[in-house]
Amino acid sequence: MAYTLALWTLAVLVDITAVMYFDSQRSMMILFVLGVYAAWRVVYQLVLYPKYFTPLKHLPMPEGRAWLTGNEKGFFKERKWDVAGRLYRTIPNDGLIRWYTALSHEVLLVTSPQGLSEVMTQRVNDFDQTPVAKLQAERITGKGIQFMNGDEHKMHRKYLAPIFMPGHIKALIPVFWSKAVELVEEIEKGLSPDSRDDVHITSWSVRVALDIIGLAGLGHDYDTLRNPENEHKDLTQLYRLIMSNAPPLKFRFVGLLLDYVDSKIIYYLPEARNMALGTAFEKLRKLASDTVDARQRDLTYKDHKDIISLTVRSGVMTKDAIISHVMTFHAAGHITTALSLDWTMYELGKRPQLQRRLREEIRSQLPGSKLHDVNASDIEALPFLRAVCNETLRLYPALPYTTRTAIRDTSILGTRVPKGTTIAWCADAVNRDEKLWGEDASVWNPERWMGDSAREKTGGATSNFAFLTFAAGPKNCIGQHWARAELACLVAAMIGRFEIELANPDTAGHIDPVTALMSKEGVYAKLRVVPGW
Ligand code: HEM
Repeated sequence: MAYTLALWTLAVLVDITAVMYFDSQRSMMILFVLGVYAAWRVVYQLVLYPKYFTPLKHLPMPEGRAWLTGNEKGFFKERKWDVAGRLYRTIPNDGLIRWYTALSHEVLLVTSPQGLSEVMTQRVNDFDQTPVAKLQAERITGKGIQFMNGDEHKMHRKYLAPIFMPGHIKALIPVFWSKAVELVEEIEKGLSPDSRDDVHITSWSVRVALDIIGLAGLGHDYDTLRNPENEHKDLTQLYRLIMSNAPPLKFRFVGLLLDYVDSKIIYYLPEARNMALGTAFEKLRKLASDTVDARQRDLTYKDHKDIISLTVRSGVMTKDAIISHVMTFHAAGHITTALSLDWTMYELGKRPQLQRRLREEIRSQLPGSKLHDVNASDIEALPFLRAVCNETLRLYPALPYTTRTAIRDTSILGTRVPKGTTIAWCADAVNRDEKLWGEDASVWNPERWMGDSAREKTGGATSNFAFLTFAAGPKNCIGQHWARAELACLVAAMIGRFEIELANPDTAGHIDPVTALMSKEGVYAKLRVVPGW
């Protein structure tokens, strides 16, 4: 990237010098040479490299690559994970597929468990976030842990680890549960007696997940469930702005040029949504900074086990690094879980019988008198609840497609992968692979997680790399046990209290064309309180 940028800068400088210092004939000559160079670069990138020069030439690839749109069906017509999923299912391969995105950008799709294991564990340090992913996420979180590598990454993970230990997650269950109870009580307040009003589940999911990350993760109750209009309403609105509305077409075209120019240029493009996002990120940073200040002023913070206390106590982190951790936990820890709650309500909202079965299990284990007093063993004793949550996490991975850039020459499955190669894996495709999950892999079926203890753990999948919702290896989701426990509490409270009927069954499943697996209009449901709990 830097090399390409340097070349272009040099070309422009030579160009200006030519016009300023040489007579017109020589200037024309220099301009002509530069024009030829630019044309050569374009022809090389779009035509010659993929056909003749790529070192990945021997790998299988789909038929019919177009120079401008690669193997996609037109510019921005398909989501990346849909293309990757299509190739995953249709191109015979031994673990690697080569394909081309718009402007013939080469991507190496890793498909086999062995290949995934190499990329996510054995050679994890040979790969880093891509410039585009950095551009999208670094703006939201600052330089959070997900952008760190090697020893730096290990050290930050070590300092954050105590909050994600099983013992601490167990201790957090009553906190998750208190917010789950608050959620159902607040929703119930808005239902008129005997009516079956449509409730926008998504806006509740986002708020409850944000409150939980604040209370359990940062030691600060944002209280957006009870007071959606309070001073923290900015937080939910800002994340909605970030997560919704795919960038307009012109902006996405500029994104395609990131192979040729420094990606940070995007920050400064005078485009309305881009400017709004820029302001949103500044506000998020300010809010995170205020949260850190407030926590540091609280003299009791030294006794707490929350992200701010842990990072401050480490004594080695700058305030900037702590703010980035806070922003990372805001972003990584609430939208993902909120989406999982949405999709669980979506699937259960279509299946009254399964809902009844789940409600019976919940009510038998958590009788009404215990509504305000639930602990980890209560939640652990609900196998069908666990199966329902696992199945949603499998079929709806919040981050369905992941890319990385090779930061040094390396190899995958014995194939040489040069520095700078973009590699990808598709959790959405792997999690639905019939070879790994059986013929009903694309069906939401919690039953696959029921039975003996092996099935409860694996869902019957035949590989450790069959379930990629939380990725794998040293850079997997540090919050996965937290997310599972939180989701279980929220689903238990919702289904325990309400009968849920999907209000927008034909459209709730339409996905927003952004990076997360998110319903475009959100999930709406008709809710009825089921008496007796
Ligand atoms: C259903 C909910 C969640 C899903 C599906 C999810 C998914 C993921 C995935 C796939 C990654 C790896 C990203 C990559 O390799 O590029 C990741 C990383 C991460 N997640 Fe989660 N996540 C969830 C919930 C949470 C929660 C609740 C927290 C915190 C409380 C959290 C914190 C993080 C952090 C800090 C990282 C970066 C880890 C590192 O680089 O070492 N996540 N998550």
